[in-house]
This record gives sequence, C-alpha cells and structure tokens, in this order.
Amino acid sequence: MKNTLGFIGGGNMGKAMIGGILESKIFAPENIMVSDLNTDLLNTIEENYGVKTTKDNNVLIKHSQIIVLAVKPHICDIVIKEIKDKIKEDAIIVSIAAGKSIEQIEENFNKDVKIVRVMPNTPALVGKGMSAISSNNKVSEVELEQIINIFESFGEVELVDEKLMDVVTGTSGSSPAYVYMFIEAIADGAVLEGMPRDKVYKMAAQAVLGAAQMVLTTGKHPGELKDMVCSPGGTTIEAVKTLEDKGFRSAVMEAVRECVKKSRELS
Ligand SMILES: NC(=O)C1=CN([C@@H]2O[C@H](COP(=O)(O)OP(=O)(O)OC[C@H]3O[C@@H](n4cnc5c(N)ncnc54)[C@H](OP(=O)(O)O)[C@@H]3O)[C@@H](O)[C@H]2O)C=CC1
Ligand SMILES: O=C(O)[C@@H]1CCC=N1
Repeated sequence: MKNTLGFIGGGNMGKAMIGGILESKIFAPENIMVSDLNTDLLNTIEENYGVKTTKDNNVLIKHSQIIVLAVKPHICDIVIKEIKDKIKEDAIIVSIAAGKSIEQIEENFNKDVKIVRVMPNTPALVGKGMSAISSNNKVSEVELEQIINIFESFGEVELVDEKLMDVVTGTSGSSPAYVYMFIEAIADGAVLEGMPRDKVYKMAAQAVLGAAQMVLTTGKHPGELKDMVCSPGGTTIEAVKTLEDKGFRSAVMEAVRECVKKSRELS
C-alpha cells in the first residue's frame, strides 16, 4: 500500500500528471493505477505508460495509498458515493476538480478523511506544470510533504489559502488554453504574411517560452521587459498600439474573471 498512487479518471489532466510523474521516476509504473469507465482509454494508457488499470474504482482504492480524483467536478460526488465506505483510514484523497471545495468533499465522505485540494495544469506532461495546493487539518505535515513532492516532480508548487483556489484556476489552471490561442493567433498572422505554416508554431511558441523564462529569471516587471522590445518609432510599438486599440489586456482580464466566476459557480 505504501507509495502507491491511484488516479480515478484517466482523461486529459490525469494523463498529463501520469506522464510527468513517470518521466521524473518518483513512482514506478507498477505502483500507479488508473480507473476509468472507458476501456479503450484504459488500454491506451496501459500501453503507453505501463501502469495498472481497472474499471472498478473500488479496486483502485484497495491498491492505492494516495487517490487522485481526476474526474469532472460533478462526477466527483458520484465517485465519492461509490468509494466512501471502503476508503482506508490512512488514504489521502487528492482532488484536482475545479470549484470543488474541501468542505464539499468532506461532506460527501461524511467522515474524517485526509483531503488535499490541488489545481494543476496540463504542462505537467512536459515537467513544466504549475500546481497550487491546500489541505484539510487531517493531513499531517509529512503527508503534505509527500503530496508536494509528487506535484514538484512535474513542475512548480505554491501552497495557497483555499479561498484563492478559484482564482488559481483562472490564473494557471486554465491559462494554458489562452496561451495556445495566443500562439495560434501569432502563427495565423505570420501565415497571412506569407510564412509557411510548418515553421510558424515553433517560432511563436519559442518566443512565448523565452518571454516567460525572462519573467521568471530576470525578476523584472513584465512592463519593463515589454519596453525593452519596443524600439522608439519601431515595429513592436505599432503592434502594441494595435493590441491596446483592440482591447487585448481588457479581453484577457475579462477572460480570467469569467473563468474564476465559473469556478466559483461550480461550488
Ligand atoms: N484539463 C485540465 O487542464 C485541468 C483539469 N482539472 C480538473 O481535472 C478533472 C478532470 O479534467 P479533465 O482531465 O480535463 O477531464 P476528462 O474528461 O478529460 O477526464 C475525466 C475522465 O474521467 C472519466 N470518468 C467519468 N466518470 C468516471 C467514473 N465514475 N469513474 C472513473 N472515471 C470516470 C471520463 O470518462 P468519460 O469521458 O467516458 O466520461 C474521463 O476519461 C476536472 O475535475 C478538472 O476540473 C484541473 C486542472 C487542469
Ligand atoms: O476547464 C476546466 O474546467 C479545467 C479546470 C482548469 C483547466 N481545465
């Protein structure tokens, strides 16, 4: 039972985490189990990752010390109902469901359970995840450390006050989607101007990667870094003016706000 990890739900986020964890080698494939309703998906996961799979969530909880709820938020209630009577006392439940509060999960279990709430993101798959973590008071420091180690194996971790979790969803949980749209839009602009499509995604993505790395490593304000690209009377400031005219910042801020609102509604 020790050091066994189970994923209930082998969809996009479950697979991204499994990929990141296996790459870092903190768990051997035979110590990871995935349960899902979809047999084809389980077969693919077993083939690609070499982990154990089952269609029965109660088989999974028997084999796993740490159980990640990686199903859609409304499915969590159904899954908890299914497993709550058989859950072991020392099991740690890790919920990654958007908008599901620790209190709601405790109510669903209706008994003392160790619960950690995490908001990860899909770049976990390539070791560049960002995860925010909160836990209830049943989780010991050692156990929390164990969970932090798992999420640090595929990226960065921040401990946050649970009341900020919905904001985290809008900030790092969902934002990879906004960034992919941004990359796609830069690429489409380049194609419009005659660049072959096979080159544009690399160019746009590498620029985004490098810019993000600049924010993380220089400690400079993003505005200062932007100013460093804008030569006086040059090309970039023309682009910046157009983005301002079209409401780029406001659109992104509104998008984050709507995302956070939806996450709050889920609770
Ligand atoms: N995707 C992301 O970027 C992120 C997602 N999350 C959270 O992760 C959770 C999963 O999201 P995501 O991976 O995108 O969703 P997916 O729909 O891709 O994956 C969920 C998986 O769970 C399966 N499932 C449904 N019911 C059950 C059940 N009763 N028992 C076992 N498995 C079941 C689904 O099967 P089927 O499709 O057949 O229903 C599906 O394969 C959500 O709560 C989301 O809020 C958090 C951070 C980021
Ligand atoms: O779209 C969603 O609901 C999930 C939560 C964060 C990212 N994807």
